[in-house]
This record gives sequence, C-alpha cells and structure tokens, in this order.
Amino acid sequence: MDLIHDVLNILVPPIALICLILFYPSYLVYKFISYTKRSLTKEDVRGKVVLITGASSGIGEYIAYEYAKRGARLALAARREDRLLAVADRALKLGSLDVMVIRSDVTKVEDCKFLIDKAVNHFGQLDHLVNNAGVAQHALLEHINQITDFVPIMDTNFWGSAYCTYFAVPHLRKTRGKIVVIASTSSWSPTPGLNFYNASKAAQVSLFETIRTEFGGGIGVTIVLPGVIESEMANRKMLIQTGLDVLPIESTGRCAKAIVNSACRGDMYLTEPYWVGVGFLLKLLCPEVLEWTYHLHFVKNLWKLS
Ligand SMILES: NC(=O)c1ccc[n+]([C@@H]2O[C@H](COP(=O)([O-])OP(=O)(O)OC[C@H]3O[C@@H](n4cnc5c(N)ncnc54)[C@H](O)[C@@H]3O)[C@@H](O)[C@H]2O)c1
Repeated sequence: MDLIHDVLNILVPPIALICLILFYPSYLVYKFISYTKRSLTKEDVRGKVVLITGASSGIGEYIAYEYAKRGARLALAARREDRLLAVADRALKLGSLDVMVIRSDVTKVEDCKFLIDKAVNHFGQLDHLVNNAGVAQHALLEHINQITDFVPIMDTNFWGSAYCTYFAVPHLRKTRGKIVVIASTSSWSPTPGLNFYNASKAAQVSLFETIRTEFGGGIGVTIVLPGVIESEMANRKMLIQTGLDVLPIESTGRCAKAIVNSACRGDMYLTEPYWVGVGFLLKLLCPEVLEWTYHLHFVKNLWKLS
C-alpha cells in the first residue's frame, strides 16, 4: 500500500502537467481575451482615494508616485513622519490632487483602525488599500539567539496587512474598491536565512487568496509577488552578504509602475519581474533540485556571516 501511495505521489505532478499542457491552450485563449478586456477598461484612478502603508521608502514610496502621476488622492502611512512628508511633497508635484500623511505602526491594531478612519474621515471614501509595509531579517535558524526577535516579522507582514484590511473592507465594499498586497516570491521560495520572512509572506498570500474567494469579485484583490527589488530592505550590502546578489535586481520605479498598472487592470496576481515565476515550476516539478541549489548557494554565505 505504501509503495502504491509513494508511486502515485511521484506520478501525480507529471500527469497533472500533461493534463495542463493538453488543456492549457484553451485556458490561454480565455486569459488573453480577459487580459485584453481588462487592459482596455483599465480603471482611471484620477480623484480616487488610495491608502498606502509603508510609503516612507522603497516600493511603497514609488507606488505613491505612480498613483500621484495618475491624479489619485493619497493617504500615506508609515512610522517615519519626516520621510512621509518628503514623499507627500513629491507626490503633490507629480500630480496628486491631495495627499495626507498618517504616522502609524501597522503592528498595532489601534493604529490600523486609526489610519483607516482618519483617511476615510478626510477624503470621505476609500478606493484602493495597498498593504505594503514589511520587514525582513536574515539568519539561519541555528544562529538565532532569541526566537522572539522574529515575532515582529509576522506582526508587520502578516498581521499588519490583516488589521488594515479588516478595518478597510466596509469602506471598500461601498466603492467596489481594491486591495493590493505586496507579498513576495518568498511565499513559495525556501530561501535559507529568510525563514520567518518567507513564512510570513506565505501566510499573507494564503489569507488574501482566501478572502478574495470570500469576496467573489465584490472587492478586487491583486497579490503582488516581487523578486528582488532595489530598496532599503534589499540594499546592496544585504544582497551581497546573503548571496541574493546573484539574482538580477529590478528598479523600484519599474516595479511600482507594473504594480499600479496591474491593480488598475484588476489582475489576480502579478509576478514582478515575470520570469521569477519559473522558479515556482521548478519547485512543483523537482523540489529537490531547487532545495539543493539553494542550500549549496545560500547556506555557505550565511555561515560566513555567523
Ligand atoms: N525589496 C524587495 O526585494 C522585495 C521583494 C519582495 C517583496 N518585498 C516587499 O515589499 C514591501 C516593501 O518593502 P521594500 O522592499 O520597499 O522595503 P523598505 O524597507 O524600503 O520599505 C518598507 C516600508 O515599510 C515600513 N514599515 C516597516 N515596518 C512598519 C510598521 N511596523 N508600521 C508601518 N510601516 C512599517 C517602512 O518604514 C518602509 O516604509 C515589503 O512588504 C516587502 O516584504 C520586497
């Protein structure tokens, strides 16, 4: 019985792949028609209200500029108010009709309620919520001194986006609005050293896929899976130390433009840049190859760091 079970376990993924290859052409036609339709009827966000968490730097900052260029009204949230004010200033120059800044920490449930209420009280509505705030830390499990040091990763990446979404949903229902989640390819990629970060992103993706199913189209949910994007989090020094510098690094501006286009089209997922999705196929079809390669490349770098 065990043998049959094991053989089936090995055979099911390639059989599923063969079925996929057979039926995929018709699915591709459907995807092409639906993509063209969504591109032609892309949402015009001029005058619409967009709330972005973690807007003081990196991807969140550039997402703010992209919405600003399209004339959206912005609520920018993060902990560093001085940085937010500088972003707000530039967003106004780029064409935003109104920008407000809300100092808040997304790990605190009361801050998340406050920032949604404040934005809605000021603008009278909410059209897009961009859950972008995030933190990362690198260490092999065996190098961690205090396991509790890693609690803020889950609190920020998972709970922060869950809290903001919970308080935003009643307002997004009224406008048939959208939620944009800046997750990561880390949600499926077992990059050593990013253990708790990867887990927080996997939890985030699972939560938003589930609530998207619950909404059934009433509120759009675009899940963004970026690869390596230049930012404070993915700075050059960190990338070299951890070995992630072997991957091509995408510019923040280009990534933000793709994200806002994707949100306005109403895509379910965006993998940015698109080719990083190939790794997912590798994980599905031959996970040993992916894990061996990752172990050989990344773990030696992280031992050097210890
Ligand atoms: N840069 C990458 O390679 C990459 C790849 C995949 C996913 N991401 C994701 O993109 C998002 C943005 O990251 P980034 O790369 O621009 O890094 P970043 O460090 O430049 O930006 C993170 C932002 O989140 C804010 N933030 C952190 N903790 C917060 C808290 N408790 N409350 C409020 N704001 C908080 C920071 O102040 C900052 O504005 C994150 O969710 C990250 O996980 C980044």
